[in-house]
Amino acid sequence: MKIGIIGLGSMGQMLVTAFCKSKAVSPKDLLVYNRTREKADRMQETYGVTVASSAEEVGHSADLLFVCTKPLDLLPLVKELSLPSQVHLVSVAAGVSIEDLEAVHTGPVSKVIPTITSQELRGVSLYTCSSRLTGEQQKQFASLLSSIGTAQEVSEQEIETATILTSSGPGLLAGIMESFAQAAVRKSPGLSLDTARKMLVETMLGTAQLLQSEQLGFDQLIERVATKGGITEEGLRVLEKRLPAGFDELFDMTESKHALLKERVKQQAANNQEKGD
Ligand SMILES: NC(=O)c1ccc[n+]([C@@H]2O[C@H](COP(=O)([O-])OP(=O)(O)OC[C@H]3O[C@@H](n4cnc5c(N)ncnc54)[C@H](OP(=O)(O)O)[C@@H]3O)[C@@H](O)[C@H]2O)c1
Ligand code: PRO
Repeated sequence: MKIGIIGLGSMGQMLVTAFCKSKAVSPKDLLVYNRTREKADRMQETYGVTVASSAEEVGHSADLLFVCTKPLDLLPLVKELSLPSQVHLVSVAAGVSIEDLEAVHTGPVSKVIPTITSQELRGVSLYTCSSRLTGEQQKQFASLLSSIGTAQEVSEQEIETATILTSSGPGLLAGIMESFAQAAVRKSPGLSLDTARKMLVETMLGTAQLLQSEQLGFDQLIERVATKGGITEEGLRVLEKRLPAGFDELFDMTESKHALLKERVKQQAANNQEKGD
């Protein structure tokens, strides 16, 4: 099966890396294209994938086509490609729905929200497929996504909230860790920021491994760490007081941004229809 990837920014490059690293896809079956040629050339040098000379070439040669542009660049590009109806089109764009995709392509379409951590073959790829996919296509697609981490099918109603956990998650966790490290340095200026960051990275890795290998729940891990009447309990009390409101606000704000993006995507599609495209 030929896999095409258009757009080699953060997500396109992650997919090339993850497919090659996992050996789920042979580089000779990967055809890529990016608006700025250098990024595609780098992928060719590193992994031996084929660089196409246009997006059309990718769209018309691939069986499975990942379009990894920003949300507002996606629908006009796909429309322009006039894809053959047998191509399985996959969008990774937040805010672009299955309905939007079905309006610009007559064949099977899916939506995936990948995660940067798939570069390490870990993390969760969220996906939802249109009813135009056969059962076999769905199975093959889920299996491909499973090769670069955990593939989790979700409804479009749930995908936005889940996106914040799995896809924004690595960035949000990095933001939390940076704030944690900076607070440590404010408290103990003798500790360098670099040392504090390294301590936290190692602590995150160990925590994740422990949760997974011991099959501990978060609450069980807390119990193991927070000695009764000890120090951690005090820290947890602060978190319990401050974090729920912060996370509620985070979900409210990201929900609003998703809504704005979806509205812009719909508006763009409506404008194109008016122009008779
Ligand atoms: N970043 C994440 O963690 C993440 C996670 C889940 C979903 N997503 C979704 O993934 C999509 C891409 O995000 P990103 O972070 O990878 O963005 P990005 O780094 O800005 O990458 C977008 C890429 O698309 C290329 N591009 C734009 N128009 C093109 C065209 N007509 N033909 C070929 N290539 C074109 C750009 O080329 P240039 O080099 O010329 O700019 C750029 O390399 C977004 O829709 C986003 O919602 C991102
Ligand atoms: N990165 C994309 C964004 O921030 C989608 C989720 C993760 O818009």
